[in-house]
Amino acid sequence: MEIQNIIRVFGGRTVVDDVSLKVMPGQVTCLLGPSGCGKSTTLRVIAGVDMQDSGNIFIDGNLVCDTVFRVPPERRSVGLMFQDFALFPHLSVAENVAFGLSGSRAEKRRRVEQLLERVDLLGHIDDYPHQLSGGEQQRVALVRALAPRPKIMLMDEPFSGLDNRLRDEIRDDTLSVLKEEGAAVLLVTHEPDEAMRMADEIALMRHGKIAQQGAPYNIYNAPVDRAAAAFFSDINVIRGKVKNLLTETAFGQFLTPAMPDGSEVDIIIRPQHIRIDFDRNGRGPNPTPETGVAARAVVERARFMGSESLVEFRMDYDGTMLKVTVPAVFLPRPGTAMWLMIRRDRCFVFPAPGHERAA
Ligand SMILES: Nc1ncnc2c1ncn2[C@@H]1O[C@H](COP(=O)(O)OP(=O)(O)OP(=O)(O)O)[C@@H](O)[C@H]1O
Repeated sequence: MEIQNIIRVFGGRTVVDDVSLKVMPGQVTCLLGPSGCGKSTTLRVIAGVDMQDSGNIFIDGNLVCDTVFRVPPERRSVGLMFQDFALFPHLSVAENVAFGLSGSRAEKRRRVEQLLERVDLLGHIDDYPHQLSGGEQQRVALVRALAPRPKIMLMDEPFSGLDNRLRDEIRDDTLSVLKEEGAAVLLVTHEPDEAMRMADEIALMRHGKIAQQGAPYNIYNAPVDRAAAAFFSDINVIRGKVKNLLTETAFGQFLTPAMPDGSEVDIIIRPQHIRIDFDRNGRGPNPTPETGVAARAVVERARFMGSESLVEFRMDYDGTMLKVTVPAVFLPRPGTAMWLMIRRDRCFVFPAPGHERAA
């Protein structure tokens, strides 16, 4: 499935702003972004329940919609699964799953049984939706959408109505069924964890535009800007001023060659990429090429979070705060002096807000 330069305007406001995207068979692409950024609208346009103001949509190499020509939703070979999955209450599970199927009775029955068996619901084949739990209804909705073997599956926050533990299980199950069926999947979510868990490819959306697209690993490890970095985890921001192509910080100098003298830069580091060392009578560890210079800081607060500890430090250098996570129980007393080192290969350097043009 490919969409090219999709634009959708509501009442003078451009909600989807020149979005292009490709989703390949057998791949899950997550459209990830904060509430209101235009994800659902993009999905609705692809499904054909809404129409773009400009741009083209292709499925399997064929144009299904531009601003003149339009294939109706039911002929786009698209399966839909939305948060309010709305099974037909007056139809049995078997009838729900068979709803969009064509072919002989026996063929339909075979497909229905095969899918229900795949999601462990064959025993509920003659039940009605109200007799099923939320998770079971969700699985019926999934196989109902997949039954006619759509080329594209469009899923809008399909797991958000489920409680946490059930959600993880259903996500994993759904993912393996989707992979077996081989459809191209576009899944909308506002949860970074869900995207990291499900996606082969993430398209990060913001203010109607795709801010960045790539494999989860790349998006996480090479964010395009500060907001993209901050979307996936807490971040620390170390601000500095460029002088002679270098920026001086508590952790030593950083090369910032793309930035003009006098402009401000933000050096971003995630809390798990800061190392902690002990104070040795006022001295810290020696500098290394990997971490640069260590900087002294004082513990302000320490909390155990379950799988890790979060320690907040106040830097001697300039009084700013840094957050550090440690994958263990580590609860130093407030006021304890320690030394911090940052993994330089995990730092991202961006122009500070207001200094973007200078870069
Ligand atoms: N039919 C419509 N008429 C007018 N405005 C609309 C319409 N549909 C959506 N919008 C507006 O477009 C913006 C984007 O909505 P959309 O549902 O695409 O966002 P989203 O990223 O999916 O958010 P969420 O995760 O909250 O669903 C919102 O501000 C919404 O109010």
